[in-house]
Amino acid sequence: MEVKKDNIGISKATIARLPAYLRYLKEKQAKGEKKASSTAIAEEMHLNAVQVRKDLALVSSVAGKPKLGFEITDLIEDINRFLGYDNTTDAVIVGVGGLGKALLGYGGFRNYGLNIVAAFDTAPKLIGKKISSVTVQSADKIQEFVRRQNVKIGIICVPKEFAQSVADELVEGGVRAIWNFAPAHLQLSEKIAVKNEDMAGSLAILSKRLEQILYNEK
Ligand SMILES: NC(=O)c1ccc[n+]([C@@H]2O[C@H](COP(=O)([O-])OP(=O)(O)OC[C@H]3O[C@@H](n4cnc5c(N)ncnc54)[C@H](O)[C@@H]3O)[C@@H](O)[C@H]2O)c1
Repeated sequence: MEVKKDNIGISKATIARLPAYLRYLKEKQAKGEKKASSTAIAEEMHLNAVQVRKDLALVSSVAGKPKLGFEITDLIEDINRFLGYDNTTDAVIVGVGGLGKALLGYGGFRNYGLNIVAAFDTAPKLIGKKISSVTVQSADKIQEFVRRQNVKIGIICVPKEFAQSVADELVEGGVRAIWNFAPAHLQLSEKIAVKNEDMAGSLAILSKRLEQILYNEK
């Protein structure tokens, strides 16, 4: 069977599961383990074995052996390469309030190939302040900075009414992917990749499930 190494035919659900496989494999590697089978991965991660086998076959450069499974080191390398983590991408963050500060403070993004190189805000009290090793710059420098540094990812953490103008500014400077945390629908060209994050949506699903569980217990 031909192994697919590009994104064609790979579902968003598979891509979304890959970081979890990576975390699992790195934990096993840290414990000195050398091999992992899709059955064991499925069992320990509480996933469907067929799904795990299919996911790994899509990204792995070598076929896993039925019982022995995959070499952990090879599989980690394949997933890293597939997700582009072996090629760290610079990003800027716009809006350094509660959420922006939290994202800046999370060192783990580096392990996922994201390197936050600059932060911007309009609040005079924040400009010039160092937050998690990044100095906050004035928002009127966004375009010039991303163009000069060739930054391709922008993270939006501003109030929703400013999200569109910030997105336009980023795109004008050459940004091609936007990770948008503001609850705003951004109008952008199809050539710009946008991922909207919505914790309120996840919370709504959680509370609906809770309601159903409690209802069924009555
Ligand atoms: N996706 C989610 O699940 C989720 C969760 C929490 C917050 N949010 C959203 O994230 C955004 C930020 O939330 P927060 O709690 O950090 O808000 P906040 O008010 O604490 O911070 C917003 C920051 O943006 C700055 N800002 C305002 N206009 C700007 C502009 N034009 N350019 C640059 N900076 C600007 C402000 O000075 C402030 O520092 C909001 O839109 C909020 O609704 C989303």
